[in-house]
Amino acid sequence: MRTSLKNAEVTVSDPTSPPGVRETVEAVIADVRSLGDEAVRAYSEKFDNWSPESFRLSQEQIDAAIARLPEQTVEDIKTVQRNVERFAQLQLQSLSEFEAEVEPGVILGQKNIPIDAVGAYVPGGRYPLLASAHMTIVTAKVAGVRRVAAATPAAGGVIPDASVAAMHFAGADEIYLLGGVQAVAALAVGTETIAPVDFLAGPGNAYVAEAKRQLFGEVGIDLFAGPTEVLIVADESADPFLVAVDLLSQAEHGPDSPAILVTTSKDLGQQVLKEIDSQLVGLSTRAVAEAAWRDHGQVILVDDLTEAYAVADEFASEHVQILTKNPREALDRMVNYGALFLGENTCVSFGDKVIGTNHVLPTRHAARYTGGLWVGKYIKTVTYQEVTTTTASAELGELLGRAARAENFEGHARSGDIRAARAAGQKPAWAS
Ligand SMILES: NC(=O)c1ccc[n+]([C@@H]2O[C@H](COP(=O)([O-])OP(=O)(O)OC[C@H]3O[C@@H](n4cnc5c(N)ncnc54)[C@H](O)[C@@H]3O)[C@@H](O)[C@H]2O)c1
Ligand SMILES: N[C@H](CO)Cc1c[nH]c[nH+]1
Ligand SMILES: [Zn+2]
Repeated sequence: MRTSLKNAEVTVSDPTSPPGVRETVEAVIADVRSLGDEAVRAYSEKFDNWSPESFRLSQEQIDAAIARLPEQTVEDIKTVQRNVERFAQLQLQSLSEFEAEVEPGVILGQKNIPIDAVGAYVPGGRYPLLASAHMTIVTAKVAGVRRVAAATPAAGGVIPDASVAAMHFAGADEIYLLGGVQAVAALAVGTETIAPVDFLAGPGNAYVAEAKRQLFGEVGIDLFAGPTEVLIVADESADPFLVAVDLLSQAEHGPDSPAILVTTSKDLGQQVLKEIDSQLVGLSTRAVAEAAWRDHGQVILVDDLTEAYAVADEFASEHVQILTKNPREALDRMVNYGALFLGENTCVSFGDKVIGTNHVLPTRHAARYTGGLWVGKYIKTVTYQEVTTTTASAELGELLGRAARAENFEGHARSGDIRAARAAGQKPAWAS
């Protein structure tokens, strides 16, 4: 039986955007579609107070941004990008192509073709999320994407040097200092100065996520990667101090970020509540984390770990951290999560920033039907067929004639009839 030690009013299961987001996004996309660069500039001024001569950075501007960074930052960006690249390369190896002769004379095959042009969004409203550049751009390049146009906001009119460097070193072909709906809309529909892409990738706030949702169909999107979520499953062996630190690590993303503890131990739950209160005091991002914890934080007490895994699966949280005596057990017991973090030696922030797995992950229940961004999202798995003998063609033709007529598809049936008749050196009855 589950009970609550702390229950917020709004939970992660709320599938709708905050009020007004949908309408705002619709209006911005419509204006970018009809007015192009003029609308992009007007909305950039309105939402970001940013209206440079050109939104696209020149090579000189990129070099200047890199030069302003400490050497260690540049080194760290390169190290993390190698980690992301290594993992993406491993994923690439799991994508197989094949060709098989399934019947004599019938050859079927599967090929993997990279998407041609991708728009990579790197968030930057609250924090310059340069790590998202590694995740979206490095992975696209490992997949073989030819053109990556990357965008990030210049929040408060400040050029985010580290994000620019990360986008550049990740291999972006074009870098735009542009944020929010106007950025993803411009990339998707194209403007006088920005060529349209085929696919949008990257995380973002509720506006960015909603914009991708509305543009889906016109372009492909990676997944619904909105405001960050964390859920921790813990038993009595967990350290309350560490649990509190890890919950707050994600709550600081934004006031709409849920942080949930599911535990079998009432004592642990109560200690975590106290720890969070005391740790919030010294946190520089306190205002945001406190609001997130107040409005979206939960501590749920369950009878045993079986129930804990079931509750966690119901939430289908973006990140699930397992702090129990036997964390690996969750690999067999859980099915709905964006990424799983096993044991106290790891943490969600490793995945966010350094370890090499992708941090662009499903939110708001999307983990029920998708995993996170990976090399395969940038690749179209297509099929082909070749029938190399007239005998095989005739057999399939006869089968097609019957199968299509069962559905009243006379035109389709005739394509089959013709193949069957050709093999016998004849014309179909309907052709004479
Ligand atoms: N799910 C994931 O994989 C994942 C990964 C990283 C980050 N995130 C999330 O990304 C988000 C980043 O958010 P952010 O806000 O810091 O940066 P952001 O870049 O996503 O959004 C900033 C932009 O939002 C637009 N905007 C802000 N207020 C607006 C309004 N009232 N109307 C219209 N547009 C408006 C502005 O144009 C601004 O440039 C966080 O919620 C974080 O949790 C998710
Ligand atoms: N927690 C985010 C994924 O939802 C990723 C991130 C990047 N930087 C900090 N955090
Ligand atoms: Zn994070």
